[in-house]
Amino acid sequence: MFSLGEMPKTASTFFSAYASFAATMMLIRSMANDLVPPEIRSYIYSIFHHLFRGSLSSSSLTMVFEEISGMTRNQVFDSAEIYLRTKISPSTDRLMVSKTEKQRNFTVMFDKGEEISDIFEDQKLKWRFVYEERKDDYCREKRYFELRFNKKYKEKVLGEYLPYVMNRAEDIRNKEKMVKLYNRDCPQNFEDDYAGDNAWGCINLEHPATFETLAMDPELKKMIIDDLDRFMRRKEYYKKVGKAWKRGYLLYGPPGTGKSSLIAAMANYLNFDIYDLDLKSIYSNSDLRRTLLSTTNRSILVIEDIDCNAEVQDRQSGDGRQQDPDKKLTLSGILNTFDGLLSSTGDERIIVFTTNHRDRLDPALLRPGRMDMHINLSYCTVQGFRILASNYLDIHGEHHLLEEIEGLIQNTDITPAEVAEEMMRTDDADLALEGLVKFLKRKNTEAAKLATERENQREIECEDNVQRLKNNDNDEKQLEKKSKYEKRRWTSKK
Ligand SMILES: Nc1ncnc2c1ncn2[C@@H]1O[C@H](COP(=O)(O)OP(=O)(O)OP(=O)(O)O)[C@@H](O)[C@H]1O
Ligand SMILES: [Mg+2]
Repeated sequence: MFSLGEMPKTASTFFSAYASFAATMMLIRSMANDLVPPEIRSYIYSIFHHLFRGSLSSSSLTMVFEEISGMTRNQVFDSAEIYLRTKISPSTDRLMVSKTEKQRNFTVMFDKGEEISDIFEDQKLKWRFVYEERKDDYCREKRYFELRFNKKYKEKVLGEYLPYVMNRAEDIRNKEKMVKLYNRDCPQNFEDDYAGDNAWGCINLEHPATFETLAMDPELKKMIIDDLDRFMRRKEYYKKVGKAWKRGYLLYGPPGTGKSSLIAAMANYLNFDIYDLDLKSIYSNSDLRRTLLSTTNRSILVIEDIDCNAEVQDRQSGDGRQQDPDKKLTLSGILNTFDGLLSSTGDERIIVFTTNHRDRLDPALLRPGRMDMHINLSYCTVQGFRILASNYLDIHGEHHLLEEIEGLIQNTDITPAEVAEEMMRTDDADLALEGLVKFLKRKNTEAAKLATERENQREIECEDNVQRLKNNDNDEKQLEKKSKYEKRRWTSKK
């Protein structure tokens, strides 16, 4: 046996050292199996293991990444665990497989003791996953990774390789992540960080909408996707020009035209969580500030039906009530808070406002530069209908009713939601399309009837006005007559 400092110089010393190491290990194992308790056995084994390995390859350095560092999880351990999943090779003998309720896919991990090789810029590195059972009261297990490599690459490993591992893990995490929908009405999820009074509850976003399934003008769809892609690419650009890395979208259009579906499609596309903020649950700008502070990066903050919140409507046309400015929730307050918050803490943030009535909004929101993109979700178009027909009925451009339907759709205000509902009524595509034709015709007739009624109403109102003017005229003449009569009486009395 030799100590850590005494390194064997020749091949014969090396082989004799290795032979004595192997023999000692075998001896310990065979003798100790029955006599020594397992904890002590594993302790002795690890001492010998380190002693001999250290002496045989002193040119290598081993870094250890324990699962828990102090009181918190060690980010390097977590990242290594994810990153090393991509290194599973056909030579791997044992794998651990798990899946929690919230995970979309299986987690596949190396079993304890398995060694994994990696190459980074021509340098070989070896990872080993170690799992030690403990019998003390505080911690029942200790899990860590060992990373072994040539000593001279220590700086490179710390400065380049480990950051690379962490970035790769972050990418994988984002790809695998289940998109979450946060809402202040949801019961709080205690697995997430506690965020005080403003804690958001969350559920997994099960909304299936994607850009493929969205029925909207293909050019507009492409424009939105390109805009999102550009936004995601521009981290450095935003930093350079000193702007918060965020993007704002205003979605407007009648109910059922796909505003909420578009938000879900954006979240699914970017793998961003959604924070659905109901303004009615916020009482002041300071309340809003606290709530926004508890949202995370890589998320979409959604404020639906912005026009329905009294304070957020046109501030010029208010009822004159005097309010404490800090207590009043204003649109500019929302935008300023969001911008201010992001310039200090936020990254990769999207804010989306939706409204059914763009004309009712505060001009402050519509001013250029406030929201980056205004997106009009309109009634169903022919192209939109084709996408729905393909999604819902598997019809791809060939059906005897398509021409008739497309003609009707061009002249009818029908929402994609209404079209979708008709298509879902039956599994039989022919019946569904026949139903849609009837529905479109009925809508057309109703619209025509409504137009006639409105026209009649307008005529009646016109006639009423004419009559009122005539009556006013008569009233004035009567008054004039009366005053003349009074005047005459007065002069004759005199
Ligand atoms: N453009 C669309 N493409 C595909 N499906 C759509 C579209 N618009 C609506 N739908 C269907 O109609 C349902 C309701 O649409 P959605 O909730 O997105 O409308 P909305 O514009 O947000 O309405 P509201 O103004 O009432 O909030 C969706 O779940 C979806 O099934
Ligand atoms: Mg909606």
